[in-house]
Amino acid sequence: MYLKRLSLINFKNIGQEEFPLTPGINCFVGDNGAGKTNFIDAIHYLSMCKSAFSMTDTQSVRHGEEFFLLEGSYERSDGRGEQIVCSFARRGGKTLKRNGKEYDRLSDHVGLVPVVIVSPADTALVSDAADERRRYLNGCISQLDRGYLSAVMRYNAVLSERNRYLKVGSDEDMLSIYDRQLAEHGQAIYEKRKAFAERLQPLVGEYYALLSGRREQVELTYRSELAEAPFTELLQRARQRDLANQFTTAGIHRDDLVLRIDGYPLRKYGSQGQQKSFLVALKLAQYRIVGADKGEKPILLLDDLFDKLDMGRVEQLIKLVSGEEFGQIVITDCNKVRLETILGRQGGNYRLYVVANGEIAK
Ligand SMILES: Nc1ncnc2c1ncn2[C@@H]1O[C@H](COP(=O)(O)OP(=O)(O)OP(=O)(O)O)[C@@H](O)[C@H]1O
Repeated sequence: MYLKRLSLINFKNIGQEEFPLTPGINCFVGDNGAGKTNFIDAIHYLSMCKSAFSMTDTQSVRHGEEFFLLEGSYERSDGRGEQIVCSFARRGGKTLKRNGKEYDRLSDHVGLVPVVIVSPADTALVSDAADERRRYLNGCISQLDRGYLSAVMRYNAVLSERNRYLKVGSDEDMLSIYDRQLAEHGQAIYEKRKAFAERLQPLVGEYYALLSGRREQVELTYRSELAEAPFTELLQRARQRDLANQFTTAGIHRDDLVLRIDGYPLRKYGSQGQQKSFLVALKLAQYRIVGADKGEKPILLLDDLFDKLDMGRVEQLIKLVSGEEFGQIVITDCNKVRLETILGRQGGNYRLYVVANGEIAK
C-alpha cells in the first residue's frame, strides 16, 4: 500500500498543499521549523487517526483557523484504491472517512493503512518509564489485532474501578469479581504481548547487526509478572498487599520491555547513537511483522534521518530500506546535499520536496 497523493488544509504550519508521492523514496528537505515533520505527521494521522507528536488534535489546527482537513489517496498492492479523509474542527471534533463513508469508531480504521514511524521522539522509549514502552507495544499490536485494543481498554477500566474500590472497601467477594475480570482481559493481553515480543526479539538483533556492522549485540525481552504464575494466582497472592496499599500491585499494567546492549541496560550504557540504532532496529523489526501479518508493506516514515546516527549507519539504513522488503519511504532531513549524496550512492531513485514556511517549492 502506498500514498499516491496527499492534500492538506490548515494542518499545523501548512495552509494548503496538494501533491503526488512516489511508491519509492520521498524526501522532504528544508530548514529547521520549515514544516517537514508536519507532512510526516499528516501521513501518520491518516493511518493512526492521531498525531505522532502532539497530545491533542487542537494543537494540529493551524493557528487562527477553525479546522484541519487531510486527504490521502492510496493504492493497494492489488491495484485497488483507497481514499481516506481525516478532519478535525475545534467545535465539531474529529471524523474519518474511507471512500466517502464515515467510520462509526476511529479504532476501526487503525491497521487499514499500516505505518511505522522512526523519529527523534522515540528516545522516550529508552529514557522514560515503562508505561512508554507499554504504550508502544499497545500501538504495535493494535495495528495487527482489533480485539487487543478493546481488551486493553476493558482491562484499564476494571483496573481503575478496582483501585477505586480498594480505597473504600475490602469485601472479598467484590474483589474476587474484579479479579476474575482483570484476569480474563489481562491474561489475553499477556499472551499477545509475549507472542509479539518473541517475534520482535530475533529481528531486532538482526537489524541492529546490519546497521552497526555487527559491532555490538543487543537484546530485547518482555518482562511480565504473568510469566511467573497465572494472573488469578498473582492477584490472590497480592490481595493483602493491595488492601494495605489501596491499589492493584500486580498485573500487566506493570509489564516492561527490557532493552540491553552487550548484556547491559541500554539506557545507562548505550551511547546516543547506539540507542538510536537500537530504536531504528526495533522499528524495522516492527515493520517486518506488520508487513507480514497485513500482507501490505507499511509506509515507513523516517523523521530527521540523521538524528544521532553517523554517516555509515545512515547509509546502511538507506541501503536496507531501499531493498525489496520495504515499500514506500518518507524521509525528512534539513541537509539537502548530505541526503542527496547518500541517496545518489544507492541508485538515486527518489523524489525530493523542498519545504519552506509550510509550503512545498514548486
Ligand atoms: N498549530 C500550528 N499552527 C501553526 N504553526 C504550527 C502549529 N503547530 C506547529 N507549528 C509550526 O510548525 C513548525 C514546525 O514544523 P516541523 O516540526 O514540521 O519542522 P521541521 O521542518 O521538521 O523542523 P526541524 O528540522 O527543526 O525538525 C514550527 O514553526 C511550528 O511553530
